Amino acid sequence: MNNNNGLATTRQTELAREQEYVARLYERLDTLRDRTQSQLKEVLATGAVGTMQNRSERDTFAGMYASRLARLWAVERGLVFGRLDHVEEGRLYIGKLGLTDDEQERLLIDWRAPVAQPFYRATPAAPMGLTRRRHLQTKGRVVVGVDDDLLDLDALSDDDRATLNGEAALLAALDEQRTGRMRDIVATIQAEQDRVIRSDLNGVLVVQGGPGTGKTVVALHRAAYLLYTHRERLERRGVLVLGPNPTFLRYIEQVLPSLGENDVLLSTVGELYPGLTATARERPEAAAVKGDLRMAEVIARAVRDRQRVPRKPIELDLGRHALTVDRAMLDAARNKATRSRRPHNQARAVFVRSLLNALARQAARKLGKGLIEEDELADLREELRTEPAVKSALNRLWPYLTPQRLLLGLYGSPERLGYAAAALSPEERALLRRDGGAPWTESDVPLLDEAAELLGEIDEQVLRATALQAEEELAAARRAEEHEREAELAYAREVLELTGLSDVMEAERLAERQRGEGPYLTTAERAAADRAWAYGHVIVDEAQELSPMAWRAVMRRVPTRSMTIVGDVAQTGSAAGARSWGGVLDPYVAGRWRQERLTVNYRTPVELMEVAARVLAAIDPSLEPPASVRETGARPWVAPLAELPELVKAEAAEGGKVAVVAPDALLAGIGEAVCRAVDGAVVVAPGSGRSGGAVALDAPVAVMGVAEAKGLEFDSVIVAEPGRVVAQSPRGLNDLYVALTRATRRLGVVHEEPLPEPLAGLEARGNLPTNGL
Ligand SMILES: Nc1ncnc2c1ncn2[C@@H]1O[C@H](COP(=O)(O)OP(=O)(O)OP(=O)(O)O)[C@@H](O)[C@H]1O
Repeated sequence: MNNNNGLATTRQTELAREQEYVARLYERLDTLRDRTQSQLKEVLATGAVGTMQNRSERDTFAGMYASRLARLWAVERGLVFGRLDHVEEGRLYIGKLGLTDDEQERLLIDWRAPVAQPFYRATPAAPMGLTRRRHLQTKGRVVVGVDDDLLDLDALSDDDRATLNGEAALLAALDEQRTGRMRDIVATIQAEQDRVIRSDLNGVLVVQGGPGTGKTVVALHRAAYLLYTHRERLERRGVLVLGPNPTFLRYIEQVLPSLGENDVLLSTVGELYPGLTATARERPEAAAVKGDLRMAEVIARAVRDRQRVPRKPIELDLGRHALTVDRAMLDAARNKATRSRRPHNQARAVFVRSLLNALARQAARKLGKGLIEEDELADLREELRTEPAVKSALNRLWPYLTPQRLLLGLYGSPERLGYAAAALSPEERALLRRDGGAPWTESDVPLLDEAAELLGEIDEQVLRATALQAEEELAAARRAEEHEREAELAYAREVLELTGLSDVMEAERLAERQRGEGPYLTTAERAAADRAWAYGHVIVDEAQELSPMAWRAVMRRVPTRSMTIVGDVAQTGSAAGARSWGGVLDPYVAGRWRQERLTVNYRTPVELMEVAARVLAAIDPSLEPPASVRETGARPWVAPLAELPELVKAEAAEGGKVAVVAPDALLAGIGEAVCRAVDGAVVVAPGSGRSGGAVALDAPVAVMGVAEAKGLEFDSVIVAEPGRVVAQSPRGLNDLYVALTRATRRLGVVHEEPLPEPLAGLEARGNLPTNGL
């Protein structure tokens, strides 16, 4: 008893001591914020006067101060979370960023700095120069907990030995109720994760790990680490994070800003092509064809198809006389253009010039002139160029093409498909057919990107002049812009309020910057608008979902092949997705990629993972499920589908976030039933975009398909009609595995149709103690 009292007193003393230090750190943070804010105000107060150079310098400084300020505000929560007692370096406090006092004395070490590494890696067997590692838990600016890991027992007193160890900090973090948004894990990164985070920038790193092993969160911390360690290189070239769907991007979007990194571009493959957002869902069979590598040749042939020489000569009626475009002239012009090795739209100039020269010579002959001088030929050529009959023939023979128009023309015409996709079977060709009004899908984006490579840019002026359709596209884009301007303004206001910048920067200006027009364009914004941007590093999450064609589009954006690829081949849902990492990467970096494995599941409790493991064994008996770190005592249950609304209500009453994962065909019906029963429930329709995703993440209950649930997690998950989930696609068992591993606490299954074999042993909900909750 006495001993316990003694420990409590030690603990109180320690808490008070730490509180004193932590208060000092926050005081320093406040000072730096005030200072930076004044600097920013001062720079902005100079107004938009002076030379262009003055103005651009002012803008650069303003941008720098604004992002520094945003960084200082971002670290408010959990500013400091650790302390190292180092034999040589003394006491070092570890936090979200580095702080020094005015004498350059270090007060706080950035978690990414090399000296902070022992915080994540030291063990009693290899203490890395530490006697003790201390975890600090804070609420706001108050220290509420202190847990120690004793690394060199001999060097520590009895009191020290009696304090909690580091597992407590991790387990406390894992047990927190989910908020609908992913949080940073700087305070509790585990050693195997730290190895991934701090792995070298160069080359391709694959992180393979089962569900819940922290692949996503680790990849995001790696982005923050790389930006800190290679700031100059990566800030200039930018970092791209690719995720599986817009809801997922919403889910993870706060992690990097909370680590003080605001300049990373988050995107899906469907958003990779500037100017369009493709969210429509493709049928699995069509996605498999569009993702197949043979499509590269199909697109190349589709372009060549537009350069084909007609069999019969073309007669041009020019009023005064007629000219004939014959096959020999066309072959010569086409060969010249092809030999120029320029993309289609740029090669057009070579084709046109060659053809016009030939026509000019023919015209000269017809006018009775024999050999003509070069300047006379040039005059004739220019005259012909403006003739409507000539113009229209040129447009048919070698049209300017946008990737959109090329693809629409291809999908819409059996003849064009017959030529370009000759290597595909008639059934496969039929899957590519699509009418002009249908929306673009995510599988179209890599094909548009491929086409853009082969076609090259078109001068905007030419676009407007030559195509009525282009005019219409522009008009539609303008209307969309008006719409977006409103949304951006609202978003900008929110950001300014959050960052405390609202009094020094107007929302309109920030919105302009978001849109990419103003002088403060960040690297991520410039990169997003530029299809040909080469990133400094690319992180691909849920990478198993990418098709071979999508990989081509991704690889184009990282010529240096500095990449982190995270995923799980056992969770592949897409029909065009990966079966092995070698299959994906060998075409690009054969023998030059490295792999790390994550083996511990931080999300799914043991009881739930047992069920998921049975599904995994059915996918492939040789696959190992990750080991769960928690037990909750809540066993998964099964119940009739008809009870779903009541069950969802009961789950929602437990608190936290609830998801119902349903087969696509039943989504609407099940969604309606759930929404009727539970206030605030929402359905995440495929293609609902980022704002739809945000609504779903904030709702207490969300109903969605497996593709939307990918990468997300919820306190409680109910999987509806798992048999249908399995049957709805060739990788149905993988989809079921994904659905079953989304829960952090509770899992249920509802059905009417027969259950898939691996779920046969589930206990009925009513039979479970305390209803399984
Ligand atoms: N070291 C850690 N400390 C605290 N929480 C952690 C840690 N590692 C992972 N987690 C948590 O575990 C959960 C799962 O992480 P994450 O979503 O990154 O896993 P994943 O491997 O990407 O899963 P999946 O493949 O199923 O999408 C998240 O809530 C994450 O915050």
